[in-house]
Amino acid sequence: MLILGIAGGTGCGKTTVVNQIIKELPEDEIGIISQDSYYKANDHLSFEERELINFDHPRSIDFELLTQHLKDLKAGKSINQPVYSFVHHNRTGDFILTKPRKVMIVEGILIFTNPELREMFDIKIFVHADVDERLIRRLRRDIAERGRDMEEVLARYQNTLKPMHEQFIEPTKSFADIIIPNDRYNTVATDIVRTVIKQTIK
Ligand SMILES: Nc1ncnc2c1ncn2[C@@H]1O[C@H](COP(=O)(O)OP(=O)(O)O)[C@@H](O)[C@H]1O
Ligand SMILES: Nc1ccn([C@@H]2O[C@H](COP(=O)(O)O)[C@@H](O)[C@H]2O)c(=O)n1
Repeated sequence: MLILGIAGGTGCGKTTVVNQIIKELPEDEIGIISQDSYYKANDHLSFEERELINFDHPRSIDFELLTQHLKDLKAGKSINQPVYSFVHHNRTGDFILTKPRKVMIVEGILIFTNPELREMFDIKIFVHADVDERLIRRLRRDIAERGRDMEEVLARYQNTLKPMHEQFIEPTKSFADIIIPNDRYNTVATDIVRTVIKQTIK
């Protein structure tokens, strides 16, 4: 099994890059795990309390479960990947059955901050986009798809997102084997990664 880790700040285009990479690859050879699925369950908190959580700090992620799931997949076992709701700031209680594949891609802002998880990646990719570009994309996406308004996104940006990015996410760029510039759509980079994957699955 080849395991790729794709990290980078919010809005840099991780999900978009993953979708570009897997395009044209056989569906039954590739599996995807999103770090977002592993935000800790917070059933014991009210919605108002959950809204106040710092979701850009590594402690918000259940790395133990994420690492265990990746180990299970490596051992040939299927896993139940939790489904997360950005609207409710909580797990939904549903799961996606994720089968082991020749290539597994794990994507998320904080995946290189955890040493045990980081060690499991055969290839580490960091997607870079400038901070103003990321903020613009995040505003558009979170308002359109994640039930937020401009005030929410900007307050979160100032209070947690920017400081956590500087403290935890940007420094993990140094662990990357490949840095993909993604201020513009970068099909050259995604074609190269796809070529590497094709060699593994042929
Ligand atoms: N290179 C790009 N140019 C313009 N918009 C982009 C680019 N890459 C991604 N986007 C858009 O930016 C938003 C955030 O991208 P997404 O892939 O969800 O980022 P991430 O998973 O890193 O948070 C999405 O609406 C996506 O369509
Ligand atoms: N309930 C939540 C959980 C997370 N976030 C934000 O999501 C960002 C990470 O996801 P990307 O797809 O953008 O990589 C992260 O910056 C958290 O602030 C949230 O807003 N609400």
